[in-house]
Amino acid sequence: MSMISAFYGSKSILITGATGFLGKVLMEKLFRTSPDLKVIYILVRPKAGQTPQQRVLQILNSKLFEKVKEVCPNVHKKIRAIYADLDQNDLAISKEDMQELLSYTNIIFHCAATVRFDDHLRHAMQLNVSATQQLLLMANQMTKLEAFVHISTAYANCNLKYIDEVIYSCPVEPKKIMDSMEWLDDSIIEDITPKLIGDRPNTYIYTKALAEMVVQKESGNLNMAIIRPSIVGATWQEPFPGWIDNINGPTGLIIAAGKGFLRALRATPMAVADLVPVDIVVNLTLAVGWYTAVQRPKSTLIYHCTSGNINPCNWGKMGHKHLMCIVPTSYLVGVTGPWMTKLMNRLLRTLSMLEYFINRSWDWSTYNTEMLMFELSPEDQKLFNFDVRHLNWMEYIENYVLGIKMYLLKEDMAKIPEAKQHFKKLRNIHYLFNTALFLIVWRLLIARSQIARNVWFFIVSFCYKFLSYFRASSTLNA
Ligand SMILES: CCCCCCCCCCCCCCCCCC(=O)SCCNC(=O)CCNC(=O)[C@H](O)C(C)(C)COP(=O)(O)OP(=O)(O)OC[C@H]1O[C@@H](n2cnc3c(N)ncnc32)[C@H](O)[C@@H]1OP(=O)(O)O
Ligand SMILES: NC(=O)C1=CN([C@@H]2O[C@H](COP(=O)(O)OP(=O)(O)OC[C@H]3O[C@@H](n4cnc5c(N)ncnc54)[C@H](OP(=O)(O)O)[C@@H]3O)[C@@H](O)[C@H]2O)C=CC1
Repeated sequence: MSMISAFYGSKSILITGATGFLGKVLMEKLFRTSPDLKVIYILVRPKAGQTPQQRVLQILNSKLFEKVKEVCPNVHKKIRAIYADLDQNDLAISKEDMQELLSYTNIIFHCAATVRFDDHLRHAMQLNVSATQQLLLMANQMTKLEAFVHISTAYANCNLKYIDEVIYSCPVEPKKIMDSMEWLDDSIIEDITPKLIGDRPNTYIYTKALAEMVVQKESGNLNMAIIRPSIVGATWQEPFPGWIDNINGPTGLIIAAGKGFLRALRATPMAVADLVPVDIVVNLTLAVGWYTAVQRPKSTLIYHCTSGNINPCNWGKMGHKHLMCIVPTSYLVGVTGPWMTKLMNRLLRTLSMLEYFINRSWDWSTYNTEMLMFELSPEDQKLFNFDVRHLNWMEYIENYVLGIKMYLLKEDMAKIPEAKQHFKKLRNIHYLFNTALFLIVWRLLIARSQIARNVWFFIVSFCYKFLSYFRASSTLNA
């Protein structure tokens, strides 16, 4: 019997950000591996005209939850959507709901955040820092709480080259910044933002670093843990390969490349593309929740969830031909005029924001993550696998691209062979054109320049000598 599954089996679990990319996969895995858990409370706001309950129903009816319904047919009764808005100082939770949360919650997974790189500092502070502080305040009043797992990002300290599993301080205390947000107006905040974020690239990264400082300061006697994933991508294996439903991180660029909008990228090909599949992040998160509650480490442990130091993939490999050939170009047929301009501007803006991450490499230590791997029973090592050593990147990326097409763009998979054929044809034309162009330019150069002629004769005589030597040595061997 899996110790981790059994642990969650009797628990009341609170998840923030459960309607997001990571949160959904976390809920799915919890229900699939611990179908007899008591309840999952999720803090949800209404969105796009849907009530929190309607949003939950939509998630449960999605492809992602198909397997869950087989093992946990009453899953809808085990999710309790609690109206909340993390943009409000008190999180806008009703008194009754708050009472229920304070009385019954056993484990908290705090995933909610604004992940936009260009968010206004005021909003990023509210959601990523103040809401985290508010949640910690709540957690400190929860009588049955066993563990609080906070999701941060491996890039919180990307101003450093080597990053350890410790909390690094920012020059200005989070409390001072939170206080100043109350009286500074938006334009002054915009003016001081570059000074405050210093050598971090954007408000998202900066506020995630501040949130860690808040966790360190305000966790009191809680059993606390922080997980720092790098770039979270589509599922590797569970519940099925390639599942993805948002355009963050590399996904938007993969689509742009597949559609033919993105032909070149200013990236360092050898820089490490530190991607981690979302199911790996979720498995580590659940293992950390279990370990933190059961072993109660004396201090807050930080776990890096990265791939670069054990199974590196680089951006050169990532941009391999798979990306270009699988997603057909039909998606944007009919896109013309201002729509296209808007799209291209957005793409350029996105590229400028992501460039920072594709031209650098970082070195994250993973001592705690490795330690945890050894603490798991052999059964849990399989069921909650977070070892990326066996991940085959080419296979993963191919499934990722297919997943984008299937689950995100909801395109017709039957057209793939046709699209591949079309891509092959285009590629051959491209090679043919380049070869012809090279020959013409070279011919012109030889006709006009003595140096080019000398180089040409040197190459020809070198090849001739090489072939003669090769032929002679193979005759001798025979
Ligand atoms: C050759 C190929 C090779 C590939 C190589 C790829 C290399 C990639 C490198 C990636 C590096 C990433 C590094 C990340 C490191 C930090 C780690 C984290 O924690 S990261 C944490 C993760 N954080 C990030 O990755 C954040 C990065 N992204 C951002 O910050 C912003 O998107 C932005 C500032 C880049 C653009 O902003 P802006 O120009 O305002 O554009 P909007 O955002 O508003 O959206 C545009 C349109 O898309 C629509 N839409 C949106 N969502 C969805 C959806 N789910 N479904 C469907 N559609 C969706 C939306 O409705 C809108 O359409 P419309 O309504 O106008 O019609
Ligand atoms: N994706 C990645 O590559 C990485 C992510 N992370 C971290 O993982 C965590 C989850 O990220 P991810 O799932 O990708 O992000 P998503 O943007 O997909 O999800 C964010 C979640 O936060 C919720 N949220 C945002 N604003 C509010 C609000 N005002 N009130 C209530 N809920 C709100 C969203 O709810 P709603 O649906 O209502 O908008 C959503 O459920 C974040 O903490 C992020 O920093 C770390 C490293 C990499």
